[in-house]
Amino acid sequence: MSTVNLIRDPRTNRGTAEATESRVNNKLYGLIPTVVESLEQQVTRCLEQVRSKSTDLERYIYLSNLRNSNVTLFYRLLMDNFEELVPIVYTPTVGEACVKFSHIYNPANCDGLYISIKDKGNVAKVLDNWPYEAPDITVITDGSRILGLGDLGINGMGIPIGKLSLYIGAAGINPIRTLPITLDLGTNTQKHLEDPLYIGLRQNRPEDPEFFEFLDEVMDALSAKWPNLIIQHEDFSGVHAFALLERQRNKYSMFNDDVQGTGAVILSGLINAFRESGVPLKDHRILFLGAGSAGVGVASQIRDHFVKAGNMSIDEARDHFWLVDTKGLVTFDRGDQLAQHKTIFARKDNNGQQFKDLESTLEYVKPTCLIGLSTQGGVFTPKIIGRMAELNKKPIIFPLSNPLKNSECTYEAAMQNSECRVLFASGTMFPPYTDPASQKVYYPGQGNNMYVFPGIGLGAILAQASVISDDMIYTSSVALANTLTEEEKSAGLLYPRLARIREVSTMIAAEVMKEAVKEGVAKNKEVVDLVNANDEAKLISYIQSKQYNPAY
Ligand SMILES: NC(=O)C1=CN([C@@H]2O[C@H](COP(=O)(O)OP(=O)(O)OC[C@H]3O[C@@H](n4cnc5c(N)ncnc54)[C@H](OP(=O)(O)O)[C@@H]3O)[C@@H](O)[C@H]2O)C=CC1
Ligand SMILES: CC(=O)C(=O)O
Ligand SMILES: [Mg+2]
Repeated sequence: MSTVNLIRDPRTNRGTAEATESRVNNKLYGLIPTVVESLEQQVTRCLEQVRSKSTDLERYIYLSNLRNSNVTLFYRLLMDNFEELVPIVYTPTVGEACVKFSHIYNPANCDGLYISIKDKGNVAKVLDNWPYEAPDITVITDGSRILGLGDLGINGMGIPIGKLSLYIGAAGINPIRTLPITLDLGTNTQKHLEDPLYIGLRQNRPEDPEFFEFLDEVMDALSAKWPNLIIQHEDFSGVHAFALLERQRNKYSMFNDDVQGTGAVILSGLINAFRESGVPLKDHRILFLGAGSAGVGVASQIRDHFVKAGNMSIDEARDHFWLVDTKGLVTFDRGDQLAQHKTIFARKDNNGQQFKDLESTLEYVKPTCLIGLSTQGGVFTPKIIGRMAELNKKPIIFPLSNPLKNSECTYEAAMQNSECRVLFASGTMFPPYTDPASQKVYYPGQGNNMYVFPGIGLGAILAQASVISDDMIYTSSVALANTLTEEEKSAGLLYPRLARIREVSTMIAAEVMKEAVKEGVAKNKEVVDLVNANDEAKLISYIQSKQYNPAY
């Protein structure tokens, strides 16, 4: 085979950093400009090129192509400029990239696996085509609920790629051992079916029995081929997300990021917000707009915290939650057939009263905390925010829907309508707010599962966890809350600064590993011994020794 593949393969390509001797020995001499550059020089040039683009989508396309031509350079660039580039490779820009994925798709790139429903019965053979090392982790979607953008079909592939970029950048998982997968089951979105450039199957999604059979085959094939693989489900439609979790969580090493990762990250921010609010746990009243996979996932995680940290029974804990969906407050007697996951928090103490919208429910509940996971941009109106500020000294308002245009309110609106008293986190980062009266600058929190899933995945990989238990997820949440430094607390932050994400993910991974060992689900004997030795510093250095650092 020609050695030119050394520069064609993104995993080995060093481009202008290839040493002269190696150029001569590998017949690359003359194929690269004369200069021999360092990785840092290459990063400087690429950063200049990224910044010179006029739109974020162009930046996304540029970075995608860079990742597909030189993995080391892409990850060095990302890690050295994490805060600047995360909004490009992840939310909000990844949302726009998914919507337009078929149009911006570079047919020369080979970014992951596409497994179609037409491969039913032959999924194992498709997996055999994956040409690289055994992956440690896969992020898998069927594109049916991408962020708050609906059913995008195969265009959802931007999400597994984006999430895995964060696994690599934030937690230090080796890029060669990651696998993005999109299951192409068709789409029910007519616009994509009619789009001449759409790159997926032009058919509607199958009925549930076929869907579940296919998903079982995919999961069986993945774990048969790669027994230690950690599997993250992402952006499946709400009902399927819960059903798959229920069906598969005790059989495979898997978790659902939207249900469990989001639950963990929001609980973590709330642990800090509850402390800042000065209101004791037992007096919190939490109102959700959105009762889907994320809403119910987050409510369940907070409920479990009330049980563990607030000494409540599960029924007492559940009484602290009210969920609103498109039909209003979720109650048992409102007259519709509730999806299984909604029954967990459906109210029965409403004395026959029904509340059709957020405003009337807010008056009924008088919450201390308002959480948006509804996909509906702007529904936390100035009036709603103002009312939260009348009811609470420090109202907690988390508009968590993604991408930015779906956020239930902006940081600016939350600050302006609460006399800057709001405790705030959003799913996609907003800019800081300067109070015109005092000129004081305030910083918003970002309540996004990207703070926890890299650490959960890393911990599960290193422990070789056979399953990912509820307490491994819970522990990631408490660990994240505990990473806040005194400086961050005094700056009013609810989440650590993004610049510390590697350190934070390492600390989360350590706690996840300890929990896996405690529960007897860690298959890695070395990790079991290490955890049992009870030496925190050694455990942290072990994790660090396994982390990927992009260098030639
Ligand atoms: N910040 C983060 O880390 C995360 C954010 N998210 C975001 O959360 C959002 C929801 O995700 P997910 O729960 O998985 O989606 P689902 O589709 O499962 O749920 C959406 C929920 O919102 C409700 N809803 C929709 N429109 C309205 C409306 N006008 N009024 C009241 N309720 C409404 C739906 O009601 P009904 O059930 O009646 O249809 C449903 O209960 C997305 O935007 C996603 O990006 C998700 C995961 C992580
Ligand atoms: C962040 C995320 O997972 C979502 O919005 O779906
Ligand atoms: Mg998601």
